[in-house]
Amino acid sequence: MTDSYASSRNGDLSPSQNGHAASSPSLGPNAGVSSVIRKKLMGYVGFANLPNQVHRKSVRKGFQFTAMVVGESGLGKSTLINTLFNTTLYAPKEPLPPTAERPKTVAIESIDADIEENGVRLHLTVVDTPGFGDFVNNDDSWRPIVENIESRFDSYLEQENRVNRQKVVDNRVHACLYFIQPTGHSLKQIDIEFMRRLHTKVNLIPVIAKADTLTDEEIADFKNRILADIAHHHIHIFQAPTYDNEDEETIAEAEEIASKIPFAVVGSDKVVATPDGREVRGRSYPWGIIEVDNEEHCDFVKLRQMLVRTYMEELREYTNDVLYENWRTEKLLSMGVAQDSSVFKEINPAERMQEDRVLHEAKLAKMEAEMKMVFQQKVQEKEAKLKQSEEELYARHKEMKDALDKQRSDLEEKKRKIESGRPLTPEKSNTSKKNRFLRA
Ligand SMILES: Nc1nc2c(ncn2[C@@H]2O[C@H](COP(=O)(O)OP(=O)(O)OP(=O)(O)O)[C@@H](O)[C@H]2O)c(=O)[nH]1
Repeated sequence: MTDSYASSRNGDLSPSQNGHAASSPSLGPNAGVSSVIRKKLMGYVGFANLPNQVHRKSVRKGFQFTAMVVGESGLGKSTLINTLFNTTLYAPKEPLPPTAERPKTVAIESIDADIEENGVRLHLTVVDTPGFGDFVNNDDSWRPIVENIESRFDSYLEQENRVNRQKVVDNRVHACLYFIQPTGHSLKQIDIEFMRRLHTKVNLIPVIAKADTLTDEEIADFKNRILADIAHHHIHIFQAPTYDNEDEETIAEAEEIASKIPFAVVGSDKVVATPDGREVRGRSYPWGIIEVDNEEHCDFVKLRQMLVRTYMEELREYTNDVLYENWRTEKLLSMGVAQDSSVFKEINPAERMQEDRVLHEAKLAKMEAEMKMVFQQKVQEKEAKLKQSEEELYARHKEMKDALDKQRSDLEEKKRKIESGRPLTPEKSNTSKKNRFLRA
């Protein structure tokens, strides 16, 4: 925290300290240049406590994580899960008697467990896939697994679409540990087919099972061949993400984890005593002890770091934001519901400016067109009014002219009659009688 924080911890932000000061008129030669305003806090606001709030809430609610394990039978899946979460999720198995009927398809089994470490609860679901790769024909071994992952997406989508979304249970698979047989050669067809079918639906984490059966050189060569196969088939495996603003230590840690993929692991939930008197989780051999938690011996620690300690939240986030979102879009499209992808599109500032400019120009053009339309409408109205009054004037003029014409023709008729000496109208003949009487 800065000195200013320490010196005025109980002080409130004064008006000139709350960010407005940066827009004062005396900004100097750079005034007008838009820049990010970086301000030092002059007092304690309280948002530094946000991580604690999240922590408290999360601890109260607990965490939920679903991991899937896939690999041929006997590759040490149950042992590794027990070792990873330091619990006996899977009890030791009795070998199947030779007469027992073998399952004919891949089964999907899940185990739930609530585990607690330092007061933090984790609700863990492990989805096991017994039978994978165990048949004469394993062409479709991936199919029930894809169907299971998709049905979990379906169930989440159905919950999202409910009116009451208060209690959405997230059963989606957040990570899939794919166990590769330690052949020392390269990936088998079944491995490639599985990863190709699954990599867009789940976070794939490939592990080389029972790495204690290979020498260090064999492991290094095997890893290179596996990575080459993965790249060749354009398979996307989960990578530890790094962010620009992270410190060097975190970036180095992410790089180290990434350098170990595919993790060469050894599993054991047994504690053995080392010759120097330590008690470790490991496997004891006539020539020595393989320690599970020793980074010199295997990549178990790095796998645990990726899956549990550092990137569990990233795995959940990637599942939700990318894998589920892509599946959901495809599903809705197949149902004829189109999604406005521009809402989710990330664009760079130059593209955004260009887009804003185009939108602004379109807005101006629309305004201009509207103004033109209103103007034309007004002119038309005025013209119609003028035409109407012109017609009225013309009609009045015609009326008056007709009246005058009639008056004139009447007068001319009178004049003609007077001049021709013809008796006038009866009224007028009375007058002439009167005149004659007066003359007499
Ligand atoms: N050498 C060696 N053996 C291991 C390792 N992990 C487990 N085993 C042994 O391999 C055998 C099978 O282990 P499981 O954990 O039951 O294997 P799984 O893959 O769960 O087997 P299924 O349930 O049949 O699919 C057991 O005897 C384990 O002790 C390992 O890292 N190295």
